[in-house]
Amino acid sequence: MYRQRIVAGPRIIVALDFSDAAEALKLVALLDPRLCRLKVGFELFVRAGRPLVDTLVARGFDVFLDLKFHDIPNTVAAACRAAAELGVWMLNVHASGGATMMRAARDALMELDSPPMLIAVTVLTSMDTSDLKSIGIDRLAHDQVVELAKLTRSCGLDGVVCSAHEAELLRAVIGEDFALVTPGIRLPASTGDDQKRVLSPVDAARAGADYLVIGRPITRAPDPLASLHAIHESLLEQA
Ligand SMILES: O=C(O)c1cc(=O)[nH]c(=O)n1[C@@H]1O[C@H](COP(=O)(O)O)[C@@H](O)[C@H]1O
Repeated sequence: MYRQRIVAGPRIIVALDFSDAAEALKLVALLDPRLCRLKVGFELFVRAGRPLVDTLVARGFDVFLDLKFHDIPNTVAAACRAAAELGVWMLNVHASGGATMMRAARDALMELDSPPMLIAVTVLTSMDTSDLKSIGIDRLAHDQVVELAKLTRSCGLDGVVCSAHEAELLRAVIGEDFALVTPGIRLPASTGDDQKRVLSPVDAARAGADYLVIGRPITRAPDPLASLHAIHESLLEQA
């Protein structure tokens, strides 16, 4: 695919990690598609599925369907095709599923008239080098991220999910036409929760992240819209 980096439009992707559609839609009613895109992950999709995605798309939001597919190539390709039918803007797979799996996913989407962006998760932002060691990967987390990002690019995907800590290094190694999508974003005053490789929104953008996936710092803030606006403004000032 190798689309050009799409940085037009909002760079903030709000992670709708809610347990049901009503709760998610309560927050969405406050949001504006000109200010943010939305991410629907496992819990919400399992509970609310297609009707919710249809509603979000109908309200004009770009939806990142974050189901992190990781299975045999044929299964992943079919799942990507099915997900694309929902009219979502972005889909993801795990890069550790390997080259054959990623190419199968890409090929399935390339048959479509207007395919969603396809990106791959490198090393989860909740993991660090010691977590990698515990699953038999004896390498620094950022080296593993670079390796998987190079593999992802060579398979023709549009970008990767990584920590903003790796964004600068990845930009240097991978070049410009490759989207870097970074979760693990935390405001200077907030806690990391279960995230280990975190960075502030402005630092992430400075490091070269294209899209910032932000959940709890917005969704669990006392005033989510104010938090979104503050982050949005800080990114504009930095640009
Ligand atoms: O693929 C993702 O979106 C993802 C990858 C990753 O490495 N780390 C990560 O946190 N995420 C997602 O990004 C969101 C982060 O949420 P907060 O930690 O609440 O900001 C969650 O929905 C995660 O599922």
